[in-house]
Amino acid sequence: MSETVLAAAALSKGFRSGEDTVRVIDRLSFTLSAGQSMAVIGRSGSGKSTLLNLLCGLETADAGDITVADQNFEVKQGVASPAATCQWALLRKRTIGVVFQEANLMPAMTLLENVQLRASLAGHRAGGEMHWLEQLGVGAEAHRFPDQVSGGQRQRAALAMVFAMHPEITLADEPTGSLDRQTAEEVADRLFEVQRQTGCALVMATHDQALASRCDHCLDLGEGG
Ligand SMILES: Nc1ncnc2c1ncn2[C@@H]1O[C@H](COP(=O)(O)OP(=O)(O)OP(=O)(O)O)[C@@H](O)[C@H]1O
Repeated sequence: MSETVLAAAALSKGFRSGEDTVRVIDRLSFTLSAGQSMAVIGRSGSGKSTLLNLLCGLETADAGDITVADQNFEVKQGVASPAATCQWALLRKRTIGVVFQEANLMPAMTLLENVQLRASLAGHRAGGEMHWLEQLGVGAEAHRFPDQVSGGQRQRAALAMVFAMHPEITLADEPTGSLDRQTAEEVADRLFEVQRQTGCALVMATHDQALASRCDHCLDLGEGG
């Protein structure tokens, strides 16, 4: 059996809304093996982004536990200990690559410099960054700044940044959400190809059923709340 790289058990998260707390994630459990992909689908507001934020420690759950690689995070009363906060930061640096809805590139750096920065923050020596831009189909734009390329090209560069850090897990929030159908398919093709090559696990929040159906697993948050 493949090794589990990401798991959640009885994970719950709510947000205050006036007097009440609206529970967005309700006792959710899943496991994901190395190299597998999982789509997170559900209505707008069902908690897809919240779940991704929990899985990389940017939000703290109210209850439940999360296992990333070999590290277990048990949550009690929605409070992360200073040690857990530190562990999460290290995981985001080296183990979990995160691609948000808006491609998170530094505007004053070229696409190549952005990839180089991400790789060096993860502790990799300079050298292979062009490879990742080429793999994602934006090698020709390597020396351009983010505002000199299209949204689809920025999204590919953001994925190249993540793969250049050699993550065990990639979390992508609507990686093709802002793209036209043809560009979305091209970016998705590249994404799955590189994910297969690298063997990293992929969790992707998406509204796109066609994209979700290409993943090994599908987690449906339904109506949410
Ligand atoms: N920091 C926050 N404080 C209060 N409520 C929040 C916060 N973050 C998210 N929510 C609420 O939690 C619910 C889930 O939001 P989330 O962004 O996770 O949904 P989503 O499924 O990703 O939506 P979309 O598909 O529109 O991106 C929403 O009702 C949202 O308003």
